[in-house]
Amino acid sequence: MNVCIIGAGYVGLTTAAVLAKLGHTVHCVDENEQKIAALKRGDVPIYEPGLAELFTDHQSRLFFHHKQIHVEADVIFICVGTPADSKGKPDVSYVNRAIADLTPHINEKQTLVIKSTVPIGTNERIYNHFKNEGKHIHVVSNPEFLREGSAIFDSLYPDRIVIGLREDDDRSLSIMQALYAGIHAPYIVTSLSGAEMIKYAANAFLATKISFINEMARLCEAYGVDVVDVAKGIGLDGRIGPHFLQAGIGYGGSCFPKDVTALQQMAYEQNVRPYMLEATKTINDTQLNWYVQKIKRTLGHMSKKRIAVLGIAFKPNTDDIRESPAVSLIKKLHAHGANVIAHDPKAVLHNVDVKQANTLEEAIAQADALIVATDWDEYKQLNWAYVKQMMSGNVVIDGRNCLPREAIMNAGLNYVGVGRG
Ligand SMILES: NC(=O)C1=CN([C@@H]2O[C@H](COP(=O)(O)OP(=O)(O)OC[C@H]3O[C@@H](n4cnc5c(N)ncnc54)[C@H](O)[C@@H]3O)[C@@H](O)[C@H]2O)C=CC1
Ligand SMILES: O=C(O)[C@H]1O[C@H](OP(=O)(O)OP(=O)(O)OC[C@H]2O[C@@H](n3ccc(=O)[nH]c3=O)[C@H](O)[C@@H]2O)[C@H](O)[C@@H](O)[C@@H]1O
Repeated sequence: MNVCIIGAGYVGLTTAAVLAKLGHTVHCVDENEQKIAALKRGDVPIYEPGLAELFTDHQSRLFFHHKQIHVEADVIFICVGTPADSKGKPDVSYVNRAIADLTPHINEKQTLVIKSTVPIGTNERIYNHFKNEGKHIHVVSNPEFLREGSAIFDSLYPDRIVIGLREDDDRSLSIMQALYAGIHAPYIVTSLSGAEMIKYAANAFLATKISFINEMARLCEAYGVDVVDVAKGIGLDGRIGPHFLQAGIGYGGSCFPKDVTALQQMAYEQNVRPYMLEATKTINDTQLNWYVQKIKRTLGHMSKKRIAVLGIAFKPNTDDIRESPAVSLIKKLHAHGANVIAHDPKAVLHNVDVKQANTLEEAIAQADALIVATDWDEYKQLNWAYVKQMMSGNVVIDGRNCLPREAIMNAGLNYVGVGRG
């Protein structure tokens, strides 16, 4: 099929690469001229494992356009951002602009797929917008569940494909099944609003699991219990499951924080008090400060102490720093007078008056304390005896409960985790 993707960000580019791999011809459109120029040169503007390779392998089927809509497409995807506005509500202005740009060009043979995470009711509103323009457009809600850092894998092997349709729209389901032929996953077919709700509920539930274990970490700390044992002990129960029970300095990224808040705002609008979402957000909003207090207690004072913060990205295997807890931690330590030196294998620190080391050795050398803020594999695999030799101090703070505690202690270093007794 001939596909047009509007919005060449993390989701748009991953979708483009995967659809090209499946044999479709894909035209990516973005309003960011520099991004399109880079893509045309063969440069992929984000770091996502495997993405650049797919772009190279399937370049004959991938095309890039600045603004211009590819009118010939069978299927048009909207993958533009939906960030939070100043009140925490989803800002749908990018979606609205994309729809406005499309309005004169789109025809009734085409299928319009909304992949961006949009507030409940948006897909129906988009359908009605076209109807008011005299066009009965096939609008499909097809929310995305990929994780940054494993986006290609998640898109090729998804747990499910959610398709939201209008009641009378049988045609669009077969189009979507033909588009995704080659990807084996159960289909959940529901209403347009049902699909929108599934997306928010999934993110809210995952965020809630993280806040739950972070609250347990605080309790474990108080009782001298190891939260890693607790996570294992409850996670083996099939009804609970082992995933998303890693305590740490809180969840970040471009989606959990904004989507939990967005769902909360939608609940208030419907006069439904979202007790659970409020708690999830409150725990996350206070987790970093709780942990900084612990760091202060461990180090005594921070003034002029050289602290190596390993990790800038909001999670490993990405260069994305949107809502990154690691960046918030760096800012807080800096504000406490610490002499912070940050490191990340891919992400770059912006607008913070803190040095970023080019190498891990440069970050660790002479550090009074080392804090792991993002669980990159290369931090987990450090040679701790060598780390001990390079550091001035002997404190290793594991803000993600991802490091080998025994090996660190055997190297003569003090290990401080999150809720580890
Ligand atoms: N990043 C992620 O891991 C996931 C994101 N989502 C959702 O997918 C959507 C996109 O997210 P990301 O890819 O992270 O966003 P992003 O910020 O990386 O990319 C959005 C792109 O859209 C472009 N754009 C904005 N308005 C445009 C317009 N009117 N015409 C053409 N281009 C336009 C921007 O220039 C940008 O390149 C959001 O709704 C997000 O909540 C869903 C699942 C995963
Ligand atoms: O809507 C989205 O954008 C996406 O949001 C998340 O994906 P992502 O934000 O890329 O990354 P996650 O792996 O979910 O991690 C999010 C945050 O939670 C933190 N986290 C995750 C797991 C855990 O056990 N503990 C924990 O603190 C991570 O460090 C990170 O800061 C969801 O996992 C995806 O399914 C969804 O599509």
